[in-house]
Amino acid sequence: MQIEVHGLSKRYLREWIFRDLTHTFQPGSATAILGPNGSGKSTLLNTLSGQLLPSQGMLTYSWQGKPVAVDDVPRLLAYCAPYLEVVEELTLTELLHFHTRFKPLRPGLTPQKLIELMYLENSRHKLVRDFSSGMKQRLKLALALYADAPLLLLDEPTTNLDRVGVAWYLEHAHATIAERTVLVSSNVPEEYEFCPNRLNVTDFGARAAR
Ligand SMILES: Nc1ncnc2c1ncn2[C@@H]1O[C@H](COP(=O)(O)OP(=O)(O)OP(=O)(O)O)[C@@H](O)[C@H]1O
Repeated sequence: MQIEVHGLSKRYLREWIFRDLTHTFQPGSATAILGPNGSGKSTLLNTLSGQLLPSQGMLTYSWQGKPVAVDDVPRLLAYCAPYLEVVEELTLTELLHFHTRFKPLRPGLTPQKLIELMYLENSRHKLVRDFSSGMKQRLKLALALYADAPLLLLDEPTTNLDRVGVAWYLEHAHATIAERTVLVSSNVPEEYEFCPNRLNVTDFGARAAR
């Protein structure tokens, strides 16, 4: 998906979080959104994906050469973030069947195969609420990485992952990013090492200009 951004600005009450971002996110590109805590990375991701209204500026989406209305972006979006939860009252198998009804997996991939890719075979009948924090993060990442969606947003993707989990994330990120528009919000270099493009929020952050 292509996202064209012109003069994008966001403020909460009287506080400008970022101002005047003009940029084009191309299909097949991976971009790291960088900046210290509180600089506006998550706010930018949520604004770019149409989930937050910008205070100023314009966003234009297109996919496969056709314009996409902002209301249709969620259908084309896969998003993993600490503030987005999965339904925890279901077992892993139940959750995958439920979730993939409205967010299908890549062609040819089944919930059973996804469980194997996550190495969670022994937990297929366990309630998600009883997963460890690292298991939950692996599940949330897998649902985003393996969704059939051209726009992939990852906010702090290695949250709660141990060394093995980080290696798993990098392997599966490499396997799934081709041809997608990928944005990774992060402060941890290893989690965005595969992103050739870098955008530092403080370069257009309102606070940096004060
Ligand atoms: N709903 C809101 N209302 C008011 N201010 C908000 C709201 N959401 C975020 N902010 C403010 O916007 C600023 C940027 O927050 P944001 O979460 O985007 O930063 P971040 O770079 O993602 O931070 P972190 O690295 O800590 O996750 C912060 O000052 C935060 O308090």
